[in-house]
Amino acid sequence: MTDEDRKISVGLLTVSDRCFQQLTKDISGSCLRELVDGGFHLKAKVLVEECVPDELEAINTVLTNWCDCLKVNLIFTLGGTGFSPRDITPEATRTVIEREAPGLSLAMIKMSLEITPLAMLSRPVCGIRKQSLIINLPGSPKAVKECFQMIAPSLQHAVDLITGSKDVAETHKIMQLSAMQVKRHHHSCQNLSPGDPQAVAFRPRHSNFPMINVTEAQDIVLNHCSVTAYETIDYMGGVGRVLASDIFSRDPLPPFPASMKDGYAVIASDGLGVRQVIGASIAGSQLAEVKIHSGYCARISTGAPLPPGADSVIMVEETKLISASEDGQEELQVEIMAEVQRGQEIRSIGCDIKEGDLVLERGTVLTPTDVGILATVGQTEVEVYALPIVAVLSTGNELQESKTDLQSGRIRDSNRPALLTFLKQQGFPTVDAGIAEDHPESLHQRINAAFEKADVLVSTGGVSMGEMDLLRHILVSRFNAVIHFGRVDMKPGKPTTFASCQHDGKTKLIFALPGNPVSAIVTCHLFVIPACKKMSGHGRHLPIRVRAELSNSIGHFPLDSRPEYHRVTLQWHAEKPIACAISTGNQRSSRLQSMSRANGLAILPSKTPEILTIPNGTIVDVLVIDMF
Ligand SMILES: Nc1nc2c(c(=O)[nH]1)N[C@H]1C(S)=C(S)[C@@H](COP(=O)(O)OP(=O)(O)OC[C@H]3O[C@@H](n4cnc5c(N)ncnc54)[C@H](O)[C@@H]3O)O[C@H]1N2
Ligand code: MOO
Ligand SMILES: [Mg+2]
Repeated sequence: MTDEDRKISVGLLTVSDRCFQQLTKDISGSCLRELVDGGFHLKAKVLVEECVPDELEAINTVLTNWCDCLKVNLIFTLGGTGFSPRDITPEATRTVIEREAPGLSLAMIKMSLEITPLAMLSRPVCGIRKQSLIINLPGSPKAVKECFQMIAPSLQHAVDLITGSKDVAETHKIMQLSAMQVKRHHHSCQNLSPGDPQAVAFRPRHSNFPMINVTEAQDIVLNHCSVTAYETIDYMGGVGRVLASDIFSRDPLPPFPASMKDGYAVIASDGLGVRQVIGASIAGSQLAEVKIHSGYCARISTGAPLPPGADSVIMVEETKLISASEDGQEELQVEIMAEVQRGQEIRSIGCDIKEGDLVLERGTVLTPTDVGILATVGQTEVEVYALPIVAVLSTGNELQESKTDLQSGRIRDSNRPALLTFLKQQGFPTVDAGIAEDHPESLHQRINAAFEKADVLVSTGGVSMGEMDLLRHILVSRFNAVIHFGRVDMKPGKPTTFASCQHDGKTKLIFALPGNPVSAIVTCHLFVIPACKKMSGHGRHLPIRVRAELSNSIGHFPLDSRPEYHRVTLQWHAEKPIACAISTGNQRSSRLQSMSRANGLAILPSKTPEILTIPNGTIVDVLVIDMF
């Protein structure tokens, strides 16, 4: 059985006359699908989706079919739970269920009442038919999200119990422990004593978040990123920015027929022999008045306009002086020593850039050369995609500012300086969000302040299994965030968490990275930078992959149970067709030196019972990173 098969099957039934008649879009349905797919507390996949009008018969038919024929584990109805005459979902649900589950309805109403008294007017019914659990959710996307997040932690266990796939006593124990953990986090983290039901002993002993692989995690991140705005900037600040509109040339280049060499402007058909020199065309000077007739020539410099009458240029090296003025200031006669082709050494008007040419396409990441092109065509202001503003927050009671002398039990915060400068180096505007203590109020206040100024929040620490790892809980409970993933199958970086929320009507993305310094930088490379690049209009987001030959001093690489992003220095040798990936040594996630000289992350497979190490010389994929 694959992980995919093991997932809970979910049915989403939207009950709405207006959606059914396609007078309005089913936003709640999409919102719930996203939550289910995001894996919040639930390994689930949406199996069926349907929309019916507010009709008892129609609702009954779909629910019965999903329970009895498709055997869907978990069915959510959306809408039709209010007081208006057409609201009939609870009544229809009652005709289908065999056993009512009022606890779920109560939990949703209780939580909703804390948000709005209008929750009194909601009548959700939840219950069980055969092996299916049916849950009535309200109709509005906001309420759907709130109710789902409230009950989601219990649903996996509920389905296990209904389907008999877990021992009942064991399941109850787990449910009780996770409920206590949620409750414990609602209180301040102080005054916990042994025997207290909110004490540390009752923390969960496994992570609720499904472990997803790096590619899946990157897909989820990139699917949540889009360009949001454009801005007009001065071209001199344009390097690294992505053009939001095409750039056309206003004039031809060169704007006049120009010489490509220093020499003489001549008439090709005059052939070899002596010419009278009758003036000069020097770059930057006004077009020469002189007209070149047969038997005459003019001195000309590279880039200067061709005088009228002449049709070619011959290099000074291919001529001989015949006579000059007495003071040597004027050449009077020269001899042409080589054959001249008509048009030779001349750039015709517009031969480099024609008037109206598309010189830079929308989507181009501007380089210094492109700034030169912009200058050439006189485009000194350009429309580019706006950059996301990224706030960087460190969390942890043990942290102190790097400038200060170490106090007992403390360490200096290295993540914030490293990530702030990394993001700046990559061209993104940053906000220093400081250090938050491992305390709900401190985290709330710092995160809130960061959201005021930034589009993206990058935090480090507080996302693993420790009793002080509160970050995800604060994001969900205080900011109504949706956690899209909370565990990634990678070393380093396992507890990497990605979430989003609405703040003052704007979407905020949150990367809650692990606290270990190397884990923070590696996951910044793999998730944060790609996201910021996509948000700023870049077409290519992920690090480039090359193949390289592994090498280290011990002759083999011990494999981990997770795929490892082993820090290496990539070297290219002229005699070898493939790059060499040299390990940076001990790969402990706290050892920043393993990252500081790395320009590549070699992707090592996870170990199997048969394969525990891979030898030097193995060729693997390496992600090219560039920190310096
Ligand atoms: N029981 C388990 N424990 C841990 C697991 C696990 O799966 N089960 N995962 C381990 C892994 S992997 C990682 S990575 C870390 C992640 O921990 P957190 O994200 O919760 O981070 P903290 O616990 O706050 O700190 C971890 C480590 O990093 C140091 N740190 C934190 N912030 C900074 C900073 N700004 N500058 C310098 N150093 C920092 C901190 O002092 C800790 O030593 O969890 C494992 N545990
Ligand atoms: O995944 Mo943690 O990031 O090994 O150190
Ligand atoms: Mg921790």
